[in-house]
Amino acid sequence: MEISPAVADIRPTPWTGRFDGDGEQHRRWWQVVTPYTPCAESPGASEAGPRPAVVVGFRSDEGVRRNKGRTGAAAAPVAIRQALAPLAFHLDRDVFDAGDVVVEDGSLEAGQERAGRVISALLDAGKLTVLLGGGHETAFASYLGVAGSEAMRSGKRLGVLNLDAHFDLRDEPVPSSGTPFLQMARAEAAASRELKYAVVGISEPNNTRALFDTAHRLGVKYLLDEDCSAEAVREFVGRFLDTVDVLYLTIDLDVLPASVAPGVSAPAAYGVPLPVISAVCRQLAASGKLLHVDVAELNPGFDIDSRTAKVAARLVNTLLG
Ligand SMILES: N=CN[C@@H](CCC(=O)O)C(=O)O
Ligand SMILES: [Mn+2]
Ligand SMILES: [Mn+2]
Repeated sequence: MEISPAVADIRPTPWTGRFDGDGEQHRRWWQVVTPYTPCAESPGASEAGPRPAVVVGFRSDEGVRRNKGRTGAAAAPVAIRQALAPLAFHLDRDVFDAGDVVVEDGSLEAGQERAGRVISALLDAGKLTVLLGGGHETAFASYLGVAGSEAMRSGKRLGVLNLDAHFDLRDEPVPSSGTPFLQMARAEAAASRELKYAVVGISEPNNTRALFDTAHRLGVKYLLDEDCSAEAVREFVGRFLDTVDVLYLTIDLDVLPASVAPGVSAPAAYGVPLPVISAVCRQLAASGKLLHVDVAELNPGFDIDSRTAKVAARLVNTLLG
């Protein structure tokens, strides 16, 4: 089968970090990640071990701007890579960087489509894809990529799990960071499917009655932030996993308490504790159902000591482990 090239708008730049030596025992992420070159690979090359992971950036502020939030998320892919680069590398898989898709002012939809095509091509080449947003409009780019992949064409049941204080089911005239999951629900309905959408960490005071009504109408499964004990979340995620063949995980960093993740557009007064979110990542990594991951809403301009970027990097590291 012909694999179309996965080419982002900006080629990856070399990763750098602390150097302790060339040996495997000294390895850090920056020493392992290499630029992704689709032409050099054959589709079946990775069948022996865990799927190689490919990181792609989605430099977008446009969704948060349209949603009247604090812009700055376009700088997040660079910040997350910088936080990942010096981490010790304990993973059992190859990791590549395919560069970034850049959303120019006003052209969100075109950027989402470009990113979607990159993700679809990588998924069809057998990769575990990691899209670094961007505001949560990143999620619709992810969805386009997943929906356009062979996994979906072959009839696999997709689940979308969102770790987020917000439903992001807004019904607006234009797409934004507040609308991606309603867009997905509509796209799935147009394809004669039903969106299986679950959210962990919903903050009741930060979602209107209208948003809860939309969630109930669409059959969305959710756990409120105040109900997110480790055990409750483990059961909730386990039940959701049982109903799907493949999972797309999206992490909106504002699911975490503001003290842990201050660098976001809408910091959470309550938030789900990091150990609980980390446990979800371990549970998903162990499930074997993870198809695609994205991390959204990091805003480096509001971060403190790169705290939020480091949490994002740590969760990505956990998910690939
Ligand atoms: N990505 C979306 N986020 C939230 C933002 C809420 C807020 O700014 O307070 C939403 O639209 O609901
Ligand atoms: Mn969100
Ligand atoms: Mn949110």
